[in-house]
Amino acid sequence: MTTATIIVAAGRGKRAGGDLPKQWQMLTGKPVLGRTIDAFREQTDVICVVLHPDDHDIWNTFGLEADAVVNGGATRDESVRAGLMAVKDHEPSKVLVHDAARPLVSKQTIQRVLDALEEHPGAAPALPVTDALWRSEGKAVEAAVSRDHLYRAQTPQGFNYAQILEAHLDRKTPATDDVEVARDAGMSVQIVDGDENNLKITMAADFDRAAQILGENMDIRLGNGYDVHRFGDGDHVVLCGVKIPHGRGLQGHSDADVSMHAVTDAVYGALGQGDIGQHFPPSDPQWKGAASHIFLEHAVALAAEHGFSISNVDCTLVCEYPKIGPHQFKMKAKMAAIMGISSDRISVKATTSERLGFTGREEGIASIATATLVKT
Ligand SMILES: Nc1ccn([C@@H]2O[C@H](COP(=O)(O)OP(=O)(O)OP(=O)(O)O)[C@@H](O)[C@H]2O)c(=O)n1
Ligand SMILES: C[C@](O)(CO)[C@H](O)COP(=O)(O)O
Repeated sequence: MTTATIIVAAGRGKRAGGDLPKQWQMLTGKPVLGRTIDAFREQTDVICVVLHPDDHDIWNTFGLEADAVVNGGATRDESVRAGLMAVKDHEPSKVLVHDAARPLVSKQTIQRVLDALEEHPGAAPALPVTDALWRSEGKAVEAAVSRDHLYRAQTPQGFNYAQILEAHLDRKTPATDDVEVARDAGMSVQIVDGDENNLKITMAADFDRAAQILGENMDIRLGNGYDVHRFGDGDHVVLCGVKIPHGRGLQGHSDADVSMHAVTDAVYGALGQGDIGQHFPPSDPQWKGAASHIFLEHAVALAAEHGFSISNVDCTLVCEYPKIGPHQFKMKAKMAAIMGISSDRISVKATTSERLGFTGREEGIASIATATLVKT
């Protein structure tokens, strides 16, 4: 008995706004769609994600995974139909249809729908309307409307697969959701308890609400890192992975990328997992001259292993020269690529020490960094 889940993610999220459609925007360190997919992993056999044709690059960039990925259509109905067709070869007996825009769906809500499907051809979560309802064409209240027997519909909406496929293929007019399609085709649909937290991200403010809900269970870790490398002979330095021509080089066992080392130690620090020296001992010849991205990649992978994603990194270089400003953009991009986060979550800045101390005397470069890690 195979259960398939179709996650419709082909909308443009116009009401939510932002640089990217809402399903690609970050919600406490993870893209909305990634959270939605993860919510179904344990309770379904097949996950099919329905994407806008323009979104395959961003899907690949985030490295999200599903059993099937298919293009959607201009309306939600069309997208659902594409998903239903795409899972046909898996021969599911039940199918759940879920909005990508509802990333906070709980295991309990999913289970209530699945349990009801044992007895009914259709089942969906909903919440009774509790506020008073009014009708108005403008600002003046024209009539009170009874809230009796009214529900706010949510997803996942679950169905007998063969029946909802037929209902969707026969449908000639638009529908608000799949329950409407099912009902109009004569299928009975059982209401199960919805969940206030299973909100649909629709407007920009819904991101804050969703983040707040996630925040109730959030584990936030802060780490700091500090590193110093002395100048020696050479014609360049490597800072945040960027090679910068300079009259002298930084000395060290590895490539002496002092700022990447500080960031790496900040990540280890947030995890309570020691420092670079512990994971990559300087006494070990295999790390001689090593490119420092190896260390940072290790720290980021360790964070993922512990269930944390990197929320942001702030790194300061202390030096008179080289001047960092002209390279900041490239440095942020390089660090972002290594850490798998967007560059607006990374800050690289610099200060002189007013000619004071070892950095002021241009004997070396120091760097401090802070990293925030989040587990939800
Ligand atoms: N052609 C469409 C339209 C919507 N959806 C999906 O249906 C869900 C619910 O739709 P809605 O919240 O209305 O999303 P958008 O259509 O993206 O939002 P907007 O109307 O603000 O543009 C979303 O996960 C959305 O990606 C879809 O797959 N294909
Ligand atoms: C399916 C749905 O989520 C049920 O609440 C909703 O109808 C889809 O989104 P829209 O905002 O109504 O377009």
